[in-house]
Amino acid sequence: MAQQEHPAVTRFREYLRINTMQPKPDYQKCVDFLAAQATELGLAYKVVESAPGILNIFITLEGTDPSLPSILLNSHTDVVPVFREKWSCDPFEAIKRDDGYILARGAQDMKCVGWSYFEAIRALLAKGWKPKRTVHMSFVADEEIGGQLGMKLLVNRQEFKDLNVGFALDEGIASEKDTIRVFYGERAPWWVKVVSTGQTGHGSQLIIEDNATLKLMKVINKFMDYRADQEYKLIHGIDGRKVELGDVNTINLTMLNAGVQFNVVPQDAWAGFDVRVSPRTDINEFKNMLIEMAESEPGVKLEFVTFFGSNKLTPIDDGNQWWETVTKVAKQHNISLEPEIFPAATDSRYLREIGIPAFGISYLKNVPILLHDHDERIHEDQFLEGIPFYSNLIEQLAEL
Ligand SMILES: CSCC[C@H](NC=O)C(=O)O
Ligand SMILES: [Zn+2]
Ligand SMILES: [Zn+2]
Repeated sequence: MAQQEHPAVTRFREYLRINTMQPKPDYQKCVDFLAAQATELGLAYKVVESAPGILNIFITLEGTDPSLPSILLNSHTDVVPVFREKWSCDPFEAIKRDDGYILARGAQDMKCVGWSYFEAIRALLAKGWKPKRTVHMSFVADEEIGGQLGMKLLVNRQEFKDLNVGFALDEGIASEKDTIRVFYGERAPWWVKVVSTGQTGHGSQLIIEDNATLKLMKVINKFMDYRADQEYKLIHGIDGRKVELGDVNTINLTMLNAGVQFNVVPQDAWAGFDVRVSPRTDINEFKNMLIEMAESEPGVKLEFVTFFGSNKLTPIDDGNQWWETVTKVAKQHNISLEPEIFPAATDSRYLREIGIPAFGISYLKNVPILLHDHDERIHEDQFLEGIPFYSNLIEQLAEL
């Protein structure tokens, strides 16, 4: 006879079945589900609409000393689109294969984390636990497209200020090794457009002086030289020290546009870049360097489509109580931690920007990294293994 499924896994799969895929996430269904689950646990909640139709929910377990800054367990509810034909199953059915893997969009990024918080709180409540600090779970919208209508607005809302957050947990990335990665900072994400204008004319002519595409290509080449230099550092290390992606800056050419007809020299040309700036780099110096590289060409302008001007790190030295607690709990669970800088962007950057210390941890080890990938999955045993880790962590963080 087939073994009965653990009820935590059943609930997790229910959460995975809610289609919160960008660009049309069903936020209503999502917050209704979370509100019902909160009510079942006797927890108070507040739904906050950060922008029209952008629904977020805060779920609260009040501490015995509510005057202390609280612990925030943050997760985002939206997920990225899928290439349906590349999946072996419906990404919103959350099927469980015979080998125990649950396949769904959001299985790793990051409904597993949000749901682990929920099950951890459930387990703590079941043993009659009352935290000293208030613990909030925030399930927020819009992260996958930059959080401009989600966390960016939320942190300025009175409802958020009322949470009085002192420390936050958020998402990490899976590890292919037997380690849990802890992200204590991230690179500032910029989307940059370089726009070049010049002289138009007949495509048969050699317009040399003021040629929009030629000038754009010069800028692209300068950017690519910088990119190559960073790539070298990533491969060979800096001053004999091994570095990770989060320690270097990256520039990727992600968009290119010019031209109206084959025999017309374009008057305008532009290129779009995804730029990530490491906290190891002075953000203003880097910004000026990019502008200088682009705008030293006449008629070329650099525009920021998105700009984030801060990449604060959460301290991980001895004496930092949050870090000490994370390391202590990891030891108790025989887990080795790898502190790192997040190569991409999460909502944690909005928290760190306003001075809230935050760590990004997803309890996913010895697994392929499948965020944003086809057949995203997590093994049910691994999901279950994470719950006592999170409950122990939450319990000890809330006692500080
Ligand atoms: C400019 S904000 C972009 C946020 C996005 N976050 C997840 O993938 C990222 O590309 O890192
Ligand atoms: Zn995510
Ligand atoms: Zn993501």
